[in-house]
Amino acid sequence: MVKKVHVLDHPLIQHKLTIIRDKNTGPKEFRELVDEISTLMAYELTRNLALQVVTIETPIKKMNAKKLSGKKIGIVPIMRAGLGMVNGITRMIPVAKVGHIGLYRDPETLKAIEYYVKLPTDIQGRELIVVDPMLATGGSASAAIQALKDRGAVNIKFLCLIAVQEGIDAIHKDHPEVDIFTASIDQGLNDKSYIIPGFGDAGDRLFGTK
Ligand SMILES: O=c1ccn([C@@H]2O[C@H](COP(=O)(O)O)[C@@H](O)[C@H]2O)c(=O)[nH]1
Ligand SMILES: O=P(O)(O)OP(=O)(O)O
Ligand SMILES: [Mg+2]
Repeated sequence: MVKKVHVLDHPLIQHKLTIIRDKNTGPKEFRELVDEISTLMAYELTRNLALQVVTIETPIKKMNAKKLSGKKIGIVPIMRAGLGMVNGITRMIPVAKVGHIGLYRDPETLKAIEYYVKLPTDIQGRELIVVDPMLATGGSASAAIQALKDRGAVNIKFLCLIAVQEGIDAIHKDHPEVDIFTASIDQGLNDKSYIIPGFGDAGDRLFGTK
């Protein structure tokens, strides 16, 4: 299977990403920009959504026009950091349902530890977008995707702001069919498996916890 990574290099996305990378950007601006970047990324990600032709009547005359063909979408943030991306996406796709997967990365083993799962009941029939700002070792994303598959999901995409090759390889090894969308592929991981240069701990920067 072809490895599917899409780098969303729209200038507005890249500009805003540069601002949130800056260590002097505080939580308020960080949150606002993650929200805006997520909206822009959702726009790019949904480029291939299926359309159907419907007949409507304008004030002038009847016409055949295009409408989304009722595709059911689900957004699944990996908590905590993925929460910062939800509103930006649902602004573009207001009918999307939102599921939540709570995972934290054990600081010693780096293993993703699951602490919460709450999903729409009909995930089997939905196109799911798993979101987390950072794809580092890939442990969290892979575990979240597996949690969805264990509950019957079949159509899954992964959206992040920054990825590294190691995380991309981990998803492709465990879930070769999953498309990955990112705004950047960074250099690598440091000795604590933080992304270099990245923007630090996404959860802490969003919620001001450090
Ligand atoms: O630079 C980083 C790296 C990771 N995170 C957080 O960890 C997980 C992803 O790490 P994996 O190793 O891919 O499991 C992600 O949920 C981030 O919240 C980070 O914030 N900054
Ligand atoms: O993946 P982590 O451990 O950084 O979790 P959180 O998003 O809660 O900071
Ligand atoms: Mg964190």
